[in-house]
Amino acid sequence: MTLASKSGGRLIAVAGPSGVGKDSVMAGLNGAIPDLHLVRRVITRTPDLGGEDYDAVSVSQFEALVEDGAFAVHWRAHGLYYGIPITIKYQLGKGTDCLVNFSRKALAQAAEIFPRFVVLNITAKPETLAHRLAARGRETEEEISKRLAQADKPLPTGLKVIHLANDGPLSRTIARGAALLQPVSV
Ligand SMILES: Nc1ncnc2c1ncn2[C@@H]1O[C@H](COP(=O)(O)OP(=O)(O)O)[C@@H](O)[C@H]1O
Ligand SMILES: O=P(O)(O)OC[C@H]1O[C@H](OP(=O)(O)OP(=O)(O)O)[C@H](O)[C@@H]1O
Repeated sequence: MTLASKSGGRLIAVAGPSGVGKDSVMAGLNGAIPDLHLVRRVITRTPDLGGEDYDAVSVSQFEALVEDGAFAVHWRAHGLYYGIPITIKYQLGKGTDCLVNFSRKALAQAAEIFPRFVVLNITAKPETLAHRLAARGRETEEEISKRLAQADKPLPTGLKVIHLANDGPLSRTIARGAALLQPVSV
């Protein structure tokens, strides 16, 4: 048994404002770091809108999953429901590091649930966010405005946080992110 499997894997919660590049950085880190598990979220979003790979469900299906205890953590944002499958605990128990796109408002709750919890806080300038959300084309202009209005939501205090700027080329951010996450420091 390795040291990692004795103490369990890290839950690496990727946080930051809409358009900052959370999904893009996660996909890159998944390619750059061997054995990292990219967590697939359950979302009440229309299927196949691009970006992350997610399980699309209806609100009533989501509520039934909550009732069944299918989620380790869940939250509501942008008029949608998001759930992190309870099976993540199996991955962590095996000693596998798990990378998951998180809400800033769910971080404090998750820190109490997961023993090896670290936040990967992605940042970028406000003008970068606006440009990227428009270019992504997944949301309407009204939805984009609402997301931008929440851009400077603070992180809770007292958490282990790794800060990663994503204003420059994505490849550079991924290389820096991979270096910051390895060797294991939490
Ligand atoms: N470093 C970068 N340089 C240029 N475009 C980027 C960069 N990072 C992400 N993007 C683009 O910005 C948009 C938003 O990225 P995304 O990963 O969906 O962000 P988030 O998940 O934080 O909302 C996407 O179209 C993505 O391709
Ligand atoms: O509380 P906040 O930190 O503001 O986060 C709210 C939600 O925004 C993101 O979702 P999603 O990936 O659907 O949106 P995004 O790609 O525009 O960030 C994030 O994963 C949360 O689910």
